[in-house]
Amino acid sequence: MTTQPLATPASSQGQALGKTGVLIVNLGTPDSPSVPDVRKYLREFLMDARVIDIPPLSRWMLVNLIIAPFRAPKSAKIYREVWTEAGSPLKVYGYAVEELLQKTLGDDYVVKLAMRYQSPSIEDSLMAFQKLGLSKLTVVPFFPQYASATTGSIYEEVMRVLKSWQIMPEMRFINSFLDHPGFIEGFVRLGQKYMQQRPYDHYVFSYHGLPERQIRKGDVTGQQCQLGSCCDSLHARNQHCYRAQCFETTRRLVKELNIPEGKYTTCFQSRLGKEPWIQPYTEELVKELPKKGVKSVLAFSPAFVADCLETTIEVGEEYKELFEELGGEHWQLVESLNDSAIWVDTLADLVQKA
Ligand SMILES: C=CC1=C(C)c2cc3[nH]c(cc4nc(cc5[nH]c(cc1n2)c(C)c5CCC(=O)O)C(CCC(=O)O)=C4C)c(C)c3C=C
Ligand SMILES: [Fe+2]
Ligand SMILES: [Fe+2]
Repeated sequence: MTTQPLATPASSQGQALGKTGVLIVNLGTPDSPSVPDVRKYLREFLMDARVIDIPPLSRWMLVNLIIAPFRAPKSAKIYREVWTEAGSPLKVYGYAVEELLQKTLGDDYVVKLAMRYQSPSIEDSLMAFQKLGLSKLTVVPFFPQYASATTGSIYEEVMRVLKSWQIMPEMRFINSFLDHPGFIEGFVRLGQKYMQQRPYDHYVFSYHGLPERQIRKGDVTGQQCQLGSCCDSLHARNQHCYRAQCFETTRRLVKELNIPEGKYTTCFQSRLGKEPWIQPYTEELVKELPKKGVKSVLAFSPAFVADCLETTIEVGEEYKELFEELGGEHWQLVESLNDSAIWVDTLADLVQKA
């Protein structure tokens, strides 16, 4: 009997036989800025047990009897302010990035946008992938810092859909990318554009907030997180702490932007309800700055990669109004990465190295 030399399969040489699916996922947005559509969106979003992490009956009552009915008309009004002819900015930028990333990655990849809530759903986008017989699937949540309420929730939904598949492709999840040089450089370039135009007294780095409870639940050691100086460095024990990752993002940005100590603050916006969220709160900082003689502020929102309600309206308009009412003179929001070439190249790099 003659033995044939064993051929190494193409897949183990790094050459996949089929394509790699790339699922880019952002939070979600209502289908239209009408009150019923905003209410539908808020219900789906806030009924997620990773977003409002309280017992199911209490969550149902809070969302359906209090938050959705009262917040929907107010939110719908704000959504109407940011809505464009092509739709919600979060979705418009999402589709633009989908197209540009597809061009950058080429024919070995298929890129699809999904939203964690509302449309296009993760389930529909994955079902479209299933028919293609992918070799590999890479999921890229559009959140630079890990949080159970965002990245964690996206993983859970992807795994829920995939669990019934007969064939599971090779899988990759991008957990966070605050340390990617392209992500940092993207915000640095945007910031420098404003810093070259005029000097600023203070620089604000405002991130989306989270209930403190959610940070504590993520402290698997039970000893790491006191929600204070424990977030001053990022290391093995707190590597998934959202608050620590936000402080690390600021450190990387201020280093590249040459902003001196004492001239910047990391803070957290969008608190909902009465329980404590991670601090310092952006609103409190905005009230304090004019008292300290700060007249001009450049504000970054590096928890978001696309402009949305949280950036354009909350940081760009509401905090600006508050600052100016209290004696501040100039408040400038740095826009997000949106569909910039550096952001698309960063995504391509994350996917190719995954
Ligand atoms: C308990 C509530 C919320 C948690 C926890 C939360 C975490 C969280 N969210 C984002 C990113 C975004 N949130 C956006 C909007 C938004 N977030 C909440 C509540 C929680 N978020 C609400 C009620 C809303 C709706 C806004 C409103 O009604 O005023 C958005 C913007 C969506 C858009 O513009 O279309 C983003 C993006 C992160 C990163 C995060 C945890 C780290
Ligand atoms: Fe949010
Ligand atoms: Fe911490």
